[in-house]
Amino acid sequence: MVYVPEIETEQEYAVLLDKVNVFYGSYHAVKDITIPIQKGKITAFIGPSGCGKSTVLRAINRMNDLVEGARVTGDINYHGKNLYDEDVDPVEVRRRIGMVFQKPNPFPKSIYENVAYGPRLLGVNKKALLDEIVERSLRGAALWEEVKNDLRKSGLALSGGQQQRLCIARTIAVEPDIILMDEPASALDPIATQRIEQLMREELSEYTIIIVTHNMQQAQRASDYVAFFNIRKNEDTPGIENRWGELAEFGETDRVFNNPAAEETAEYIAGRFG
Ligand SMILES: Nc1ncnc2c1ncn2[C@@H]1O[C@H](COP(=O)(O)OP(=O)(O)OP(=O)(O)O)[C@@H](O)[C@H]1O
Repeated sequence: MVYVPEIETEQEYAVLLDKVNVFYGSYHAVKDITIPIQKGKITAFIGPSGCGKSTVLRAINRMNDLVEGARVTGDINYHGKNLYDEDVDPVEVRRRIGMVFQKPNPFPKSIYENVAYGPRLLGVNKKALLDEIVERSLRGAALWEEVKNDLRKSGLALSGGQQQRLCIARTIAVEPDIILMDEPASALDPIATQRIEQLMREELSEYTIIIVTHNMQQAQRASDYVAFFNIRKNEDTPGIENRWGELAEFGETDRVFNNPAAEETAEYIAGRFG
């Protein structure tokens, strides 16, 4: 059974995925994904390895454009516009829909320059304004107090958890309205993980966040909505191309975890596969 969320056209979504398909060359990796991403809320993408969570996440800010042979069909509606329309600038899409990766990836530059980099590219040159943006972004990423006296230190000299918060500061410095996070805490220890989850709930509470996670406790603690993806197989055709990802269930986190509509969701969250 595939769960198809009901879409109320009156409601304003941060982004509305409507029958989204992603191909890598001839391989149809994910099929007909429909998810209404709620504004100002945290949505977790969960599901077994290879079901297409990262593929769909990357489709939302056109990161798949950078993957050779990748192609997206369907509608990813953002402010009334399909992000894949010809007149949409992918660079502008990535400014408005920022991304934080699994492995913290600060630039080999100072803490200050890591955060100032994006605003500078957008033409902000005045030092006073850059200083203000750097401070605001570092505060927004719950890092300011730890680094305010060391802004000239290399971003690479920070701990893994601090580096990830620096990457979050870098993302919010260009004022996106959606933040995509691809397993942002999977390389971090439990305390650093807890800080990221707390940050999502507190400093970043105004943002729409989509997080890919393998950690069921994290999805349950940190998200408002859950999209559970699963792998479908066509047993008649041999080879990798007979497997693809589909959305199995979407809904409020408490409801999905406590009263899943699909048997496969119940099995996955109980740890019976994946
Ligand atoms: N660049 C690529 N080229 C070809 N196939 C790809 C590429 N990236 C992903 N795939 C395939 O697309 C499918 C979905 O992969 P994806 O990484 O999105 O899944 P996932 O659910 O995020 O997995 P994981 O939890 O292991 O990160 C898989 O079959 C994968 O092998």
